[in-house]
Amino acid sequence: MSANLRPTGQQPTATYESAFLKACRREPVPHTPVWFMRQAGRSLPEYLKVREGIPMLESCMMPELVAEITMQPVRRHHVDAAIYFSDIVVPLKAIGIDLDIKPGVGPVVEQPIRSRADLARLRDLTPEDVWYVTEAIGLLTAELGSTPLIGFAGAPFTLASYLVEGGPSKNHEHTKALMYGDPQLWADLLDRLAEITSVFLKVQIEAGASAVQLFDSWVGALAPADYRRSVMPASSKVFKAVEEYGVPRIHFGVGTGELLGLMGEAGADVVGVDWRVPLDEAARRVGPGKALQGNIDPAVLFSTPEAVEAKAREVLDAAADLEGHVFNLGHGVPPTTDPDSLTRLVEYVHTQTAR
Ligand SMILES: Cc1c2[nH]c(c1CCC(=O)O)Cc1[nH]c(c(CCC(=O)O)c1C)Cc1[nH]c(c(CCC(=O)O)c1C)Cc1[nH]c(c(C)c1CCC(=O)O)C2
Repeated sequence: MSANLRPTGQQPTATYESAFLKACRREPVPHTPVWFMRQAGRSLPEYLKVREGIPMLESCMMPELVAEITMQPVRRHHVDAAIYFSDIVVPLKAIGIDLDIKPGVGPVVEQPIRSRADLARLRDLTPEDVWYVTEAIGLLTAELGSTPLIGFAGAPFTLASYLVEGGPSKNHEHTKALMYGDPQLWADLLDRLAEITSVFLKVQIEAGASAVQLFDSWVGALAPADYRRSVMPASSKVFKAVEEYGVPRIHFGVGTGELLGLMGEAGADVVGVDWRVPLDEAARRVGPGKALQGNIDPAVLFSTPEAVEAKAREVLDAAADLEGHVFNLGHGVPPTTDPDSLTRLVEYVHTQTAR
């Protein structure tokens, strides 16, 4: 452990006792905590205003701007947790990979990584490479008070998918070609990414993040046997690397109904569930000893307030017997969402579950 580690239990008591962290620890809560994946971003006019003229990746390296954008949804929606404003490709950019986030497209990598020689371009990440993260989180913990901050990173498979494909991909052909065709190179690539991701999460926890989420957004493209053999060792390594801090570790992917048990087994304390599997069924698949996070279909937000409430009610009913439940969407907030529908949803969940 490095010298500036904040030992477990040293975070402010009010943060430790927040509804969000209690639910993650499967303790009784005053109300079901709510936050939204991608809550900090394009659905908010105040976000678009402060981001005007600043490219996405540049904005991630500006501590004051990061702190402001992270705070915006907390102020507006009264969510129970903040998520650090950044992107999963930030640590890759920080070690010198030539990539950009193209508006409306996503991360694009200039020279994809497909050979042993390419792998050498993935050097170690140091805390100094991402100094702006430490600085921004310092600003945030001061402003957040008792509201916990969630740090995050992309999981090795999802990062590998962007690096190997060179950009977003529907079927992950190059990624799977490498995974099946050169298992040793694949294992080495995922191991490298696990190292980088572990450092990135440690930096965030040491700076003051009270929980972390590992996004394996695209791993639902794999069958369980392939996940277990070719992905789980690297994801487990990341969870193990941050275990000593004692902060809740959340794991999420889209279309991962068949992988939920394995994703818990990989080392998550909280398993994120998309909208395709009801939470009671998800609990059966994950097994005891884990909290669940989810899982209203983000598309429902475009419907009437009554329809949103009805769907939220369904989610809460399915969650009634869970050991711990963090309310969330089944994936990120769509950019064209009416922010008021999110504010109303937070209020609905809070009032329906107040104990
Ligand atoms: C796969 C993935 C990425 N990034 C992320 C994931 C995993 C989550 C998921 O499954 O959605 C994670 C992410 N990206 C962003 C956050 C910020 C915190 C939050 O509010 O959740 C988080 C947690 C900001 C962002 N990341 C991005 C934006 C939009 C860029 C902008 O506002 O200019 C934001 C706010 C860009 C981005 N970056 C990525 C994509 C697919 C896109 C969208 C491309 C587009 O449609 O424009 C890669």
